[in-house]
Amino acid sequence: MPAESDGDPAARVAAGPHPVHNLWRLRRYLRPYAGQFAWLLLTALAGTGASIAVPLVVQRVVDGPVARRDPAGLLHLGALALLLGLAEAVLIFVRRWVQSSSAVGMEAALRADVYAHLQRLPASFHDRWQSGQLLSRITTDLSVIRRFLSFGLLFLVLNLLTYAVVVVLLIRLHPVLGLLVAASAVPLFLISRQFARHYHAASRRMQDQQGDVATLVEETAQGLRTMRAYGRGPQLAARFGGAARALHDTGVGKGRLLARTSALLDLVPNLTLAVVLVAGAAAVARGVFTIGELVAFVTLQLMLIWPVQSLGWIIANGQEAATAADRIQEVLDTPPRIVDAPAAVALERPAVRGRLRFERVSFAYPGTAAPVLREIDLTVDPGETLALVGATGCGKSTLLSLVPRLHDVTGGRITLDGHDVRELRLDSLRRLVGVAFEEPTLFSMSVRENLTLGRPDASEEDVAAALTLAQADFAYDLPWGLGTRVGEQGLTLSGGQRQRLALARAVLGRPALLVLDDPLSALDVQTEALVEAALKRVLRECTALLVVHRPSTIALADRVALLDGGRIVAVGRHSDLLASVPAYRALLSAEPPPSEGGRPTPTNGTPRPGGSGPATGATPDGRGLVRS
Ligand SMILES: Nc1ncnc2c1ncn2[C@@H]1O[C@H](COP(=O)(O)OP(=O)(O)OP(=O)(O)O)[C@@H](O)[C@H]1O
Repeated sequence: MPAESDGDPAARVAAGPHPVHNLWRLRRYLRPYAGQFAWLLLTALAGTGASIAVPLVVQRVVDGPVARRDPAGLLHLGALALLLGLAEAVLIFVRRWVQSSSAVGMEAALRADVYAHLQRLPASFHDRWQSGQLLSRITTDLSVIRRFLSFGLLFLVLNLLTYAVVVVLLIRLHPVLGLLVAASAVPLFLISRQFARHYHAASRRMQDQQGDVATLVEETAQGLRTMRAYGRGPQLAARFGGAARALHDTGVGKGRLLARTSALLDLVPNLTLAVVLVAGAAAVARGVFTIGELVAFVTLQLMLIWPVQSLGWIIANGQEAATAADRIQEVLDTPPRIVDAPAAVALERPAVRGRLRFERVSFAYPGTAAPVLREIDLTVDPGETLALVGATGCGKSTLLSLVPRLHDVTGGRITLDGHDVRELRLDSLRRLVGVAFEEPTLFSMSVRENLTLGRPDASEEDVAAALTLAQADFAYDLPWGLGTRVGEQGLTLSGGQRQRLALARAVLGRPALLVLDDPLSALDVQTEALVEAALKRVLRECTALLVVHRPSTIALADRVALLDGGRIVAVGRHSDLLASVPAYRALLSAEPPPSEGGRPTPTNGTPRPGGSGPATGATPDGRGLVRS
């Protein structure tokens, strides 16, 4: 079970103590628009008041000028009805005008906050959440909330008020029939409550399924080439079809539930109306009710049809908004675990020497029992380049990711010039550490923007120097030079080109510490030699930790550390390790792995059994027995 602190999407956190609890928590986003919402309510109430007044004017017309055949009186009351109609139209216009700006503003503020929060959440959160689920939250869910706050909530308040005012007027016109209409609220309430309960569950299911579908679409778009190459189109289409069908079925189920409820909600006021017509006509016949009063009563009662009919839609909208708020809060409630410590300090580049130490560092991914790294002791001296080698999946990339605090160590500490990296300000740490990952991600922006991602203040000269260093001058020859947009994930560039741009990004601004995950893996032999030569120059000026797979790249390093079973089992010069550590030799050549006796064991300073020669194991200070 994944760690709760990572906001596990699979757990799909239940709503708060009440279904609308999370929706209520979003009220602070309405605060800046309190004035506008007050106007909204005021104009809506005034508009409703004007429309309620019309039947009362009609009553006066029927019982007055019409009964007395008085054209002058008819003119006055007609003009009044016209004025009321005009006022209602103006008020509706004002309400819609105010409504659009406030709701859209609130949605934009909430979206900005969710996005900013996503940026602060640790890598472990993003490892676990499907991007489609995040996408659907930040688009569909926010729109649902906006629709409810701008329409649903307003009409709910308005309709309830209209219902109450009209019922009071009806009771005043005819107490018995008025109370009958009031009593019809009971079945309406029961139907609505039942509907809300079922609709909430269906909404949650549908919104999650929308996220699943978005994830599948995104995965397919990203992996289109692989999918085609393996001829997996039909299988993926079937998988997508299954998810889309589930979404369709839930949608149909929701639609049917709404249809059933709407029919019931429609039935109640119409039945009441039938009773009122019969009983009202009888009362007029008995002379206890005037025709004008009956017309006014029926017209007022007809005004209740729409509020009742729309109740189903409003409840559905409210439930969807409550579900959307639950899903948004699942993200917002996940604490950003990697943040600045209260007394975090910033280090300036010129003052940093670049001594990197791993002191008994252990790390386990959230929700996993076995640690990937165990008690790592390793020191990289200022200006030194240390290559990290080890079998695939042994934890090299994980170790690297701990340096810029993409993950935090779960045991021990990492220091830079003696400062625990957790006590450094994150922005300072990430300016000091240049990073290039195995998968060189480029964003849908210009080459220049991609390069200056972490250093927006970099000058043209800095950019040019970084490009030359990374042998990435080809960027100037792109159709619009550095202004060329490199498409989603830089798909328009080759793997080697992307890797060189990622390398240029890492070395831009000459960081104190370079952390490179197999930086030359996608390069052809010739380019590799050029980049290697350039890298050599960069590496002279900073401390570097490189994950290396190919023996040729190891030449860049002063020392090499061998990672095995989550521990550093040997540290030393390449030639010495090659001579004395069979596991190292086996790893770099196609040699079969060493036998049990020759297998390096965790050392913690103890020379590895079977090892001979100088470079046989990491000393407690992690510096190895051999120094160049
Ligand atoms: N986000 C994650 N959550 C859980 N386990 C993970 C995660 N990322 C990596 N692992 C596991 O941690 C171990 C080390 O992975 P890592 O990517 O650090 O290995 P590596 O040595 O860099 O591999 P390679 O040489 O293939 O790049 C692997 O067993 C991997 O399955």
